[in-house]
Amino acid sequence: MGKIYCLMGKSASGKDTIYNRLLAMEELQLRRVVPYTTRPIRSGETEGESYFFCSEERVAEFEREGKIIELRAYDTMYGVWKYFTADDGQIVLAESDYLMIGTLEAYEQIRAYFGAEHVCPIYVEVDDGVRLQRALERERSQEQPKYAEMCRRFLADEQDFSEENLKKAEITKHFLNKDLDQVTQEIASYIDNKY
Ligand SMILES: Nc1ncnc2c1ncn2[C@@H]1O[C@H](COP(=O)(O)OP(=O)(O)OP(=O)(O)O)[C@@H](O)[C@H]1O
Ligand SMILES: Nc1nc2c(ncn2[C@@H]2O[C@H](COP(=O)(O)O)[C@@H](O)[C@H]2O)c(=O)[nH]1
Repeated sequence: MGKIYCLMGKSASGKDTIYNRLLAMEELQLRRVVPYTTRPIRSGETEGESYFFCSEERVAEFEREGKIIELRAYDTMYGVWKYFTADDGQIVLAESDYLMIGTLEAYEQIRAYFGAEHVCPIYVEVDDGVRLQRALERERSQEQPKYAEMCRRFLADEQDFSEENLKKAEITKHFLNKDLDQVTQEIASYIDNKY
């Protein structure tokens, strides 16, 4: 049976970047799990790549069908944005290993849904000052930078990824994203050894 590797970390810790690098490593044979969100698409994003962008009506439909594995709702500067993983046929553990990006909450719910033996956490961290700088540079490059939302996320992450919450989720291993090549290789070796 396959495993689901759940890549987690605070905002701008490098999850998307590392995720794409790991998926590109053919030897790992990882399949992506694309989550859904109701947040507006950002410039540079493509439908079905990082997310399936959907309406509130679509969320309600998934709910009626009992197909929501886990859902998070955040009261952002622009209203409530939902993020969720759906039982839409993407995950077949008998066939493959999977890589997904999540939060601590998502990881815990996915672990409860598929069983702890099938779900492996990969927690990425970066020094806060460096992370804020990377977040700001990324935001500046957007057509319409959302600085207030960036700050909200930075502060929310402090709570959501507190030492206490990491401990509660039994996450002890941290991968430091200082050098992208190095951290990607460390995670790839970790996955390759089938943790
Ligand atoms: N090791 C690194 N060195 C320099 N820049 C990096 C490194 N890792 C990631 N970055 C850059 O930092 C920014 C944030 O990375 P990325 O978007 O992958 O983070 P994320 O964790 O997916 O963020 P979010 O959760 O907010 O979407 C990007 O502009 C990315 O290119
Ligand atoms: N822990 C928190 N996670 C949040 C919050 N707002 C959004 N998110 C999560 O971040 C990722 C990436 O979001 P993106 O919009 O940058 O693609 C996603 O998984 C959300 O669940 C928050 O306030 N706290």
